[in-house]
Amino acid sequence: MANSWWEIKVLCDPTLEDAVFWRLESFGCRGTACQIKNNSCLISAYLPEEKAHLLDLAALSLLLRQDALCLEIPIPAVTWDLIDEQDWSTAWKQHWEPTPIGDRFLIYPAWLTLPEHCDRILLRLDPGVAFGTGTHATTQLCLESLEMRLGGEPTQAVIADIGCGSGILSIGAILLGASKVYAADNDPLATRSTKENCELNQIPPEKIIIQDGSIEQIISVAEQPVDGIVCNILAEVIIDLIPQFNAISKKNTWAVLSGILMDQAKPIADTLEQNGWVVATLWRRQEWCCFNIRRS
Ligand SMILES: C[S@@+](CC[C@H](N)C(=O)[O-])C[C@H]1O[C@@H](n2cnc3c(N)ncnc32)[C@H](O)[C@@H]1O
Repeated sequence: MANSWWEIKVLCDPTLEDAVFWRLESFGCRGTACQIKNNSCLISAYLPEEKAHLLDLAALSLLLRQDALCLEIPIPAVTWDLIDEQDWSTAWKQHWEPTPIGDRFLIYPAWLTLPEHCDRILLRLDPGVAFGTGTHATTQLCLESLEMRLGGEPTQAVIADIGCGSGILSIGAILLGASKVYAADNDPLATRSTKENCELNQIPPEKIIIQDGSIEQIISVAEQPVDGIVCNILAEVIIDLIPQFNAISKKNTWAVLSGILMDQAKPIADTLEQNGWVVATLWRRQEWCCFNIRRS
């Protein structure tokens, strides 16, 4: 079958949801979606066929079983199937519905008809294979932090979005009033998705400058230090990026760091301190935390 994808389904106790998302993301899955059904959670995730063999899938299933045993909750049912690319895109789209986030946003799937009236900011998305539908706690924490930092009125604020994925945070920042965003991702499929979603939200290209790569690319193209940084990647990656934040920052730059599990918070806090950053607030959702930081 040309362009086949694994469709992995995990039916689990809701308390295992975060661990399952984490495992699936580390496994390389894209387009993860979750439905609550009769007090259980059905998580569907998709992965290109060539990225995993049957044995890898069996190992994933074992890890999920161990996670459940450690938490003393029922063992999840894990199934997988090969589907073709077209089925993949329709399959996961069926699970994804408009998602309100924070006080302001409604994340709105690109293929649905727009509502006639809405008192929220509509952020339209077709993430394709990129991460960032707004259903994950780490993205939600970032958008809520952006709501707190950017009041919703046009400002001169310039933001860097490192690991932009679908572009959800970059677009959210512009819709909240930022004047410009530098967005970078080291996955070319993600930068393509960011570009498409900017067009979908009618954001002019000069407002979101999209770069293939990481913070180095932002350092080389930014005309001035930024006012804010958002970075929702895994803790291991963020630790390596922190020493470079100063190269795009000024005295009062703030940053929002997410994608960090609670038990990874201490090494992140230590690295921030060593590099001259102060933790203003630490927000928590499920097992995830989000650092709101500023220069000391
Ligand atoms: C968890 S997703 C976040 C997507 C989106 N910003 C959100 O909040 O939903 C992390 C993204 O970071 C990208 N990434 C991973 N390591 C990176 C690095 N060192 N530099 C830039 N992007 C990176 C991945 O390709 C992925 O698109």
